[in-house]
Amino acid sequence: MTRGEHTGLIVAGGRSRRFGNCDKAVADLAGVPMIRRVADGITPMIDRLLVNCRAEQVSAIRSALAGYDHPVQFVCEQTPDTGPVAGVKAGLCAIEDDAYAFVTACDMPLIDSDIVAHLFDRGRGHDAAVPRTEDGRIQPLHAVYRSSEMVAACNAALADGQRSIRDPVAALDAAIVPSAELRTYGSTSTFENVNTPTALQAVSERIE
Ligand SMILES: Nc1nc2c(ncn2[C@@H]2O[C@H](COP(=O)(O)OP(=O)(O)OP(=O)(O)O)[C@@H](O)[C@H]2O)c(=O)[nH]1
Repeated sequence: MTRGEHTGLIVAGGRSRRFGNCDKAVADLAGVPMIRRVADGITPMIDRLLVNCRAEQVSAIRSALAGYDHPVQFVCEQTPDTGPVAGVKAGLCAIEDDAYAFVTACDMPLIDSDIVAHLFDRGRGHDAAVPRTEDGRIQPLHAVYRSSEMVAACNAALADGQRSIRDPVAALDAAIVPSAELRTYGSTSTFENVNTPTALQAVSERIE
């Protein structure tokens, strides 16, 4: 596939409560803000980056992403704290209807671009390509979506009062990609997310 023809979307509008209410998106991970590691991890696969967050987060995240290889656009929701479904929807509304985007979270600093590349490949002809990890869970915040279909699914989920990002995925024609398949393309550390200071310290010790 041609590299660098897609959008990346990082949702970062959560409150980081398990992290102690200081924004994990910009937490220092071995000298680099966590969201910068996420962005750098997907650089080869995208040609622009969208960040969905609250307005008051923009300044710190903009600093964390200074000098990034691609244009960065912030998409702030009018009503914060409406959950990741609303965040994903807001971000995907900012891109073209038929475009594919890789959607991820601000707390996945070990993202492997080769796995992202494979998800873009697997999404072709579908509404989405969503990994399923060994614990049997799908990973909707490490997945590729066709924007129009995912926006419609998010709208339907929100109208039904559904808050889990797994809910809109259930309504899509999604290629579910098992981790055994993804492991042949890259490291499944790509799915690790950092929710607590202890997890941050553990990842930091591994990569330093
Ligand atoms: N836009 C938006 N993003 C959210 C919202 N809640 C969570 N997210 C994002 O969704 C991703 C996964 O959420 P969590 O890991 O639970 O993050 P969190 O809500 O900040 O963390 P906790 O408060 O500890 O649960 C993270 O990238 C969050 O920033 C929200 O209300 N709005």
